[in-house]
Amino acid sequence: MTELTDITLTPSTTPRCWALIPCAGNGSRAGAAGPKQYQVLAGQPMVMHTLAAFAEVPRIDQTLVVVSSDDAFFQTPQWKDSSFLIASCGGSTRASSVFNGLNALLAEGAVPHDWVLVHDAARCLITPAQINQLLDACLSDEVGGLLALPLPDTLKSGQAGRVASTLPRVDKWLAQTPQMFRIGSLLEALELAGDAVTDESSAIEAMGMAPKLVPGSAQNFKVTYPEDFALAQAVLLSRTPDTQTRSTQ
Ligand SMILES: Nc1ccn([C@@H]2O[C@H](COP(=O)(O)OP(=O)(O)OP(=O)(O)O)[C@@H](O)[C@H]2O)c(=O)n1
Ligand SMILES: C[C@](O)(CO)[C@H](O)COP(=O)(O)O
Repeated sequence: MTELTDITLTPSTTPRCWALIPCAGNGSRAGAAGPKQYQVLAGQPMVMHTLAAFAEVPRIDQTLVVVSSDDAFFQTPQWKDSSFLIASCGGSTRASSVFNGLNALLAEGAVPHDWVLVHDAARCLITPAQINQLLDACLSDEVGGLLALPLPDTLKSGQAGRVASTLPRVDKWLAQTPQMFRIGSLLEALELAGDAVTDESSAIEAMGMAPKLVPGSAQNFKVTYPEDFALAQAVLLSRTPDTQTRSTQ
């Protein structure tokens, strides 16, 4: 007969942590010649900086990158890399790319109880230290959570180019990624929420749950508009190998 202690100590019951990188967008607002995630910044395509940060976090068991079906970037000899998985199942929206990627993770051996950290390829300034902060805050949480930034500016609502009102900002946060949830819960939430949600947390919230807000960094911005490339590159160049090493400690 199996003792209760045998069950709780069985290593196979420990949830694994996967990273899922949606990388199937067009970057239409960025105005670049091709998808923004492949623009070279500080000597590397943007997504390679993103992947390097996750590779430095030992608690991440495996990383899966979701690309469009016609995307050959990771098949070229220069960028082929067996240290992460590629799934050519990108959808027409970010939510569908994530949903398809979650199913690809299950096909790779993930189980619904495992954690997944969903992170935009276009947030190439994420650091191992920030990923570790999210893991530390959420691994023992019932729901999971996300990196987010308390709103730093005064908040206005506008109408026809003029201020309609000034809104209270005391409880307002800017949602970032990674966003960390159980794979099974997130799949169910996205299936119910559909394509309209712009982040994973929205889908989980629609299920009646309250994800944890984990304070992030202003440097973890999403490259969205043309001027963001220069800013992201400047930050990357300011991180010497020495500061990179210290940020993981
Ligand atoms: N159908 C989509 C749309 C977006 N993404 C990914 O989701 C992240 C955040 O999306 P966003 O910044 O909106 O990227 P794009 O959709 O590429 O940009 P835009 O909205 O300006 O076209 C990016 O890493 C992007 O590659 C995705 O995997 N699949
Ligand atoms: C997930 C996200 O990065 C949170 O801020 C963001 O919502 C994705 O950007 P999109 O432009 O809405 O796809």
